[in-house]
Amino acid sequence: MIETLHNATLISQAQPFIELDNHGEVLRFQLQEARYFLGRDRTWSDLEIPEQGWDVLSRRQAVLQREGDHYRIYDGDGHSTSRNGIFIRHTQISEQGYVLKHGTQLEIGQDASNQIKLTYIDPASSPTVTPSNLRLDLKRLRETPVELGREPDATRYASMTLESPVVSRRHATVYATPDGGFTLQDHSTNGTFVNGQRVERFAKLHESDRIRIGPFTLVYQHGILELADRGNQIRLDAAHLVRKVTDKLNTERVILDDVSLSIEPGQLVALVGGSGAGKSTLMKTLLGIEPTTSGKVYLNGDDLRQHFDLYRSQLGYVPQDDIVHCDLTVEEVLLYACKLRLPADTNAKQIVQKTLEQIKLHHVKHTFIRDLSGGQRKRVSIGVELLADPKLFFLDEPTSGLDPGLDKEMMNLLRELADQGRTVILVTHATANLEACDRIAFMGRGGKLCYFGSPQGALDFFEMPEADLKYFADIYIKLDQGKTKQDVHATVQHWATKFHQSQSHHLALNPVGRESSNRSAPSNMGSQRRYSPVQQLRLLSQRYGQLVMRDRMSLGLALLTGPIGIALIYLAVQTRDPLIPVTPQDAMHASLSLRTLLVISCIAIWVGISCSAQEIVKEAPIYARERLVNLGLLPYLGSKVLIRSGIAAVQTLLLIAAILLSLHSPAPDLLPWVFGLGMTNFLTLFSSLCLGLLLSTVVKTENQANNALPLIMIPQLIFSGILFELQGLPTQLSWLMVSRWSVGAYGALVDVNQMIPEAIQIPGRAPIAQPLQVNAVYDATWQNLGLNWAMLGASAIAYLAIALYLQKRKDVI
Ligand SMILES: Nc1ncnc2c1ncn2[C@@H]1O[C@H](COP(=O)(O)OP(=O)(O)OP(=O)(O)O)[C@@H](O)[C@H]1O
Repeated sequence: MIETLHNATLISQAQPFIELDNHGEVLRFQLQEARYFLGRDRTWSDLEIPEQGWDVLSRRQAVLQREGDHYRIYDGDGHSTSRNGIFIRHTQISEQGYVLKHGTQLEIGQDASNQIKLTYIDPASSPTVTPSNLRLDLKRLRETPVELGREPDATRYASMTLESPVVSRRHATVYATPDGGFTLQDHSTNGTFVNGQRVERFAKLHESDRIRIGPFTLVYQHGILELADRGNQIRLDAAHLVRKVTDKLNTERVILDDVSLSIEPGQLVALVGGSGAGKSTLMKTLLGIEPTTSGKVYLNGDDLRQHFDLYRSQLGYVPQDDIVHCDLTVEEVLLYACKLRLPADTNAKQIVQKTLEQIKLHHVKHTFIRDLSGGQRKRVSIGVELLADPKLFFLDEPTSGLDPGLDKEMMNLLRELADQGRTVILVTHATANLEACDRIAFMGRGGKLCYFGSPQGALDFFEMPEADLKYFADIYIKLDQGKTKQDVHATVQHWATKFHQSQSHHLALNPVGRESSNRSAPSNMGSQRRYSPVQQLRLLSQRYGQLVMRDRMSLGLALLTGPIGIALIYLAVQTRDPLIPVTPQDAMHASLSLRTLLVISCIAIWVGISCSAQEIVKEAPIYARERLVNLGLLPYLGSKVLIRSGIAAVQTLLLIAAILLSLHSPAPDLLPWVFGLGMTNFLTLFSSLCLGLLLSTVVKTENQANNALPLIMIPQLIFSGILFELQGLPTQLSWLMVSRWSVGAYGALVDVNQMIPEAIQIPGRAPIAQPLQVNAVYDATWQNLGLNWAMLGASAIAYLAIALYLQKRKDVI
């Protein structure tokens, strides 16, 4: 039975249907039978096409054949292809046909301005039956602005609903302007792009403008705003990728050697090959985060690195390292990721529940990540990426370290994700479950593509004794044959050449991307992503605070080190009261006072640096991933500073209490001792924690951070001006030390100069100098105290500025 409907009418909830959109004239045909013929030839076609205005459609355009739960479409009548062809993402479908899945959109006709769009809708795969094509006649809506978004206010505005987690509820509005045109206003988190360029609040619409909102593309033409592409499918084309690197000996090495391949929407593709063959490099290049020496990657025909911002929200990437915090529960990880990555108006709880079901981890949602198995942890990383419903999903060794059962489960999960319309690309060493993949890319040493095609086809290509996947591992051995490095290279070259000449190569090279034709191609490198810095700061601080509180041992040590240090000073000085003057004056007492103040300063410096030196480096993989999505540098560093400053305030209170209890308090002229002590200790801690954060941006591992601590502490002691008298260059070096300004401030408060007796006068002899001289560094004046405090603050700002700069330099795109 064939049902033909016009425009927005909905049809049976259960049956799949195709929709043909001929410039707004929409036909829908419900599909029930095993086979359908589609064309203008009424004696041949099962589907009734109007006689007028549908000339783009050939007389015998296509055959639809049921295949499992879906239909496969073939171009032409089954013997020869049609005149105008059928295209997916500007690429003609091959003789093998194309499997239609929910949301698949094909184009009939070669002329982009005169095409019929064919969309396949399968209600069983979708919770709601939505019209696949939406168009608004803006000319008729001149009085009312048009709202575009996930949940636009349909009662107030004419609206277009664009259902995707990365679209804001009210994403953009289109207004009529007095000159008869239209202007688009962006209110979104993830941005609206007109012709590939991000809208900075307002953009005037021009004829044929392409508007991109999340995955959706709308076209503005003749006063009509039309949803041209749901973007639910991404095709990837890699064209002649070459990557050369220079090693430590300054010799050039090729790690990707002229790799070309095409991956169709909904395919599950494995990148396989021996260790060091270049799989990860290829994956990162396909993802756009590794540069190429030459060659390009295209997504739906767009140069990926040039249009990275356009696709940023559509890409999911699970790197080898886990991208989750171990001290959070599964649910917390997903909630934070959801709030950080998706628009603020998203119902985070609902999306997290859905994702938990998708990754089948509902039963462990309250479990800490550190208590999960390796496989479950990987699933959480995958879940974090699935929150934004990416259409192109990359996974670097998702099955490494998993037992065979978990390996199979993981591959099944990835297969499911691909079946839902996503393009999934993974690097793997596991060969047991490769039959789940649609394509495998076999890499040989030197980054050469030796095979790209079906897993079964690989066995035939590499001349295995039988077409049995148990021989898969033998391909690795075959590719690695040769006694010397040159022999192995010759072997790899043999297979790469064979592949170039083979049938499969045509498949791999099938159509490579086009340069964007109807859009300007701005470089998006380093372009600003929009986010609410205050909201990110709040979220990141909340998450970081929670993590700090959960690490009770470290927090306890950080809080108690100061008081314990003071108790030890008390033990050492006993009743000598180092902070108050003695009578008669004694230069040795002044020296004791300065040494005590140095130890108090160094406790704060040590605690400040050591508490923060690991805080950035330890979550580098998480940072790198979140930064690629939308993480702001200032909120990120700000959250560390904010939480650590809060802890520094508590540390200061504890230290004040310990000092008041252990040592007799001086009575400074400038301000009460307790305030001066608190301020100086806090500023010392603050400056040191900023120095620690700077260190954390420089080092590559937590171990390096630990090992660097003494190297930072030793100059603080040597150039503090207490242990050695400094002259010339060392004096200037001391200006770079937190200890110099901290001891300076304490010295001014305690008024150390007052404790130093005058030179001993013996009549008839030259005065005998005291072992310790009065020093302007410890002048008990507001001017001097203010200078010391200001320098502590200024060094903190300088450390943070350098840390920001170094972190920014880590950006890959
Ligand atoms: N930035 C770089 N500079 C120099 N050499 C590099 C760089 N990136 C990768 N390589 C080298 O390129 C080769 C391929 O590395 P890649 O990590 O892509 O291999 P792989 O196939 O993923 O290996 P494995 O399976 O062991 O993870 C390796 O020899 C690696 O040392």
